[in-house]
Amino acid sequence: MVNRIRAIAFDLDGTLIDSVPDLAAATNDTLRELNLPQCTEAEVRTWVGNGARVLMARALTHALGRDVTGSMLDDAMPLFMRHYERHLECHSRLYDGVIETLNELSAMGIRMAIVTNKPHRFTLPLLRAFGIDGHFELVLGGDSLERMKPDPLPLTHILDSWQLGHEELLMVGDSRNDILAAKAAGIASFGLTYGYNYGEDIGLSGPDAVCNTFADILTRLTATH
Ligand SMILES: O=C(O)COP(=O)(O)O
Ligand SMILES: [Mg+2]
Repeated sequence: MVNRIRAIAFDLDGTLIDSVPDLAAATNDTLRELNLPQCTEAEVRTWVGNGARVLMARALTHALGRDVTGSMLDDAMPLFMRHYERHLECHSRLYDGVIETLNELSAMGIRMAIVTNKPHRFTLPLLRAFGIDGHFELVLGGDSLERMKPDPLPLTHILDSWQLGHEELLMVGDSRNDILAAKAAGIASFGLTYGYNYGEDIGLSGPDAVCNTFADILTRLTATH
């Protein structure tokens, strides 16, 4: 299925960028402001993947020891957004091989997009901070469309707007949401093992290929191209 790929939709957190150190710092600043106990970076690593609101819901539920109410979450969100804006790229880093591999894919004429569940307002600044924004023709955040991954909407949006056949678009990501969205959109997916995925093995979600490094994407693609 991957030998006709002309475009790739990349996940962001846990795929291109290890963003958990800054997400954890912003989460803890928010908890501190609410006089709640702190969490660990390892815990945050298992809470990332469904956007900022779900991350905060998981953090607050953990800190309170009971389900968080909708109104408490509503109150916490502006605090988190303010703190994350401040931290954004301070302790985050690009994964090994990202720059070289994106350069190579661009040189091959592959069109590239970002499909992340991260709020859109943080996505472009983060890509810019790491100097990789120029590779992406389209950047979709978790709040850019009506529904986010694992819903297929962001991927069907790319299929429609770039006039691609289902066999021409590939999703690359670290989480089951990426693989589920790809399957629901009827496109192929590669799963990365070094990301977050709630501590689960990405292979269990059934991607078309499992990659241990970002550069493996290229090996897998060119092997069948
Ligand atoms: O913000 C999140 O929860 C995860 O973002 P991602 O979709 O780029 O992994
Ligand atoms: Mg991810």
